Amino acid sequence: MPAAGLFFTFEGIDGAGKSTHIAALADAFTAEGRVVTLTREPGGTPLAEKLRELVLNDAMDPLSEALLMFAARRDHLQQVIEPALARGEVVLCDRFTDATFAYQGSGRGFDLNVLRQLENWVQARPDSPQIRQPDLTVWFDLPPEVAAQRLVAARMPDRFESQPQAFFERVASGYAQRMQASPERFARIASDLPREAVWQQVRQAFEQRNWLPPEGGRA
Ligand SMILES: Nc1ncnc2c1ncn2[C@@H]1O[C@H](COP(=O)(O)OP(=O)(O)O)[C@@H](O)[C@H]1O
Ligand SMILES: Cc1cn([C@H]2C[C@H](O)[C@@H](COP(=O)(O)OP(=O)(O)O)O2)c(=O)[nH]c1=O
Repeated sequence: MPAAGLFFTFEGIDGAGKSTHIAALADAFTAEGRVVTLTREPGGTPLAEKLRELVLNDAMDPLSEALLMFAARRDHLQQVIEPALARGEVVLCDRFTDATFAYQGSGRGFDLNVLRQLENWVQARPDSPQIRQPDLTVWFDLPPEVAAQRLVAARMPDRFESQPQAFFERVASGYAQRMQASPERFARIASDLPREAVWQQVRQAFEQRNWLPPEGGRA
């Protein structure tokens, strides 16, 4: 029987360390013989990448911002994520809907009920009464002041990364709320630690759920 598709998302405030560990996880699944689709939001398709450019660089009101995030997501789900899952692949997605709740909802203060409605529409599936949700969401939880220090050294800020620390405090609390609402879907990673210690937590989250074998445990 072909392997079932698996959908994993990675979340956290900007600079929390997602990119650093997604690549290592892709290698770990590839080593297990799985085909990995590595993708990101907003983006992941030609249309969604165009929307990403707009939403990361042009000023707009919070509803426009939320609608563009979900428009990009709809295209990404239909063109990339659902087909890859149907082929039995492992989809690793840098950010997904929890980011919209955290950034547009808690960060910008946009109505969470509207976001829930959009989530239900955009993630609806023709073959299931349940909406598409990640099998696991890895949340890199890092104090905003530490993330800011890491980013100063790393790269030029975009529209979100140039927000004040109070914005990221709200975003972080938005992630905490999403985890509280669906604890079984989340693995919280204490990210204010050296890279190797963060990686061990990430790896264990997948080993505990039998998606990866114990490291070094294979003949
Ligand atoms: N555990 C860590 N300790 C110190 N610096 C880190 C750690 N993890 C990542 N970094 C650095 O912090 C910056 C942001 O990491 P990155 O993986 O790009 O975050 P994100 O993708 O969540 O925005 C990068 O310069 C990265 O090298
Ligand atoms: C997916 C998503 C991202 N964002 C924001 C968070 C990030 O600041 C930005 C881009 O995310 P990201 O790809 O993580 O940026 P980078 O590669 O520079 O780390 O978009 C939202 O505000 N809402 C969303 O729904």
